[in-house]
Amino acid sequence: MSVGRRRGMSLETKYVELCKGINGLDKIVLREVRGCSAEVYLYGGHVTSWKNEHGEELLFVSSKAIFKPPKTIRGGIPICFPQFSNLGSLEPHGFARARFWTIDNDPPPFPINSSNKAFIDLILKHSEEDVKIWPHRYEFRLRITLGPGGDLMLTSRIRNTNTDGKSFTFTFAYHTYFHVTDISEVRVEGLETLDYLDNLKNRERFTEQGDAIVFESEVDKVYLSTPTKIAILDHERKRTFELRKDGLPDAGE
Ligand SMILES: O=P(O)(O)OC[C@H]1O[C@@H](O)[C@H](O)[C@@H](O)[C@@H]1O
Repeated sequence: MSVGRRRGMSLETKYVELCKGINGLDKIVLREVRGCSAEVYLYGGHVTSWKNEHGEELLFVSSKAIFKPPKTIRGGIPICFPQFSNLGSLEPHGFARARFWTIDNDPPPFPINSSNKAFIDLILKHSEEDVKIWPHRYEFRLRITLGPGGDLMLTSRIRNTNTDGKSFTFTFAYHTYFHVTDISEVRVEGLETLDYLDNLKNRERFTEQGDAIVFESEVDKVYLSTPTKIAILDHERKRTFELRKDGLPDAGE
């Protein structure tokens, strides 16, 4: 499970380590040579920490987060599947974030990127209990990669394993909580002029006017058909998150 390698004169880096986290829950720590890291709980397939090379935390996890199944972890990157929000009859954001994922030791091949050494493959499969509330069989493979430069990449591959060949539909999201210092000093670029659904107004549809998004009061919106690149600028921290995506149409604030 753990991989240690020597690179030139640098100290040995354990790129992938399986250990125990809060309340004895299984946790995987990903590390890269320059000092950045990420932590993933098998419970929920949930990324709970992502640190840059200075050891600064880039994700928010509530101090009140309870790492006690079946409670979901509040913060980090919850995986919402097979339902986002309350867009269906399941519990909000679906059940995947409240299930124990396992390590996938034999994932189907990915395009080779030999510079990535800090990654873990997880899998979640239907359980007969879950089939009673969502009548489909599936394999959800999640690869979490910490790139050599500290980028965090999540790749999801969902396969229908229904034996009768029946198709299914689902909604899905990475419900990422970014760590920012002062929300009134934060600006989001890339969503201006887009249509959004306002959760504070019964999901009514509006169009964003002109400028980058700023936060002066509570905001709870889903932006539709977002571009592949969005930037979150934290002026106080002088830090910018660059979000890139492929294959997910919408984004939430
Ligand atoms: O279940 P969690 O992680 O607390 O997330 C809840 C939030 O999920 C968001 O998708 C909703 O738009 C918010 O209204 C809600 O507060």
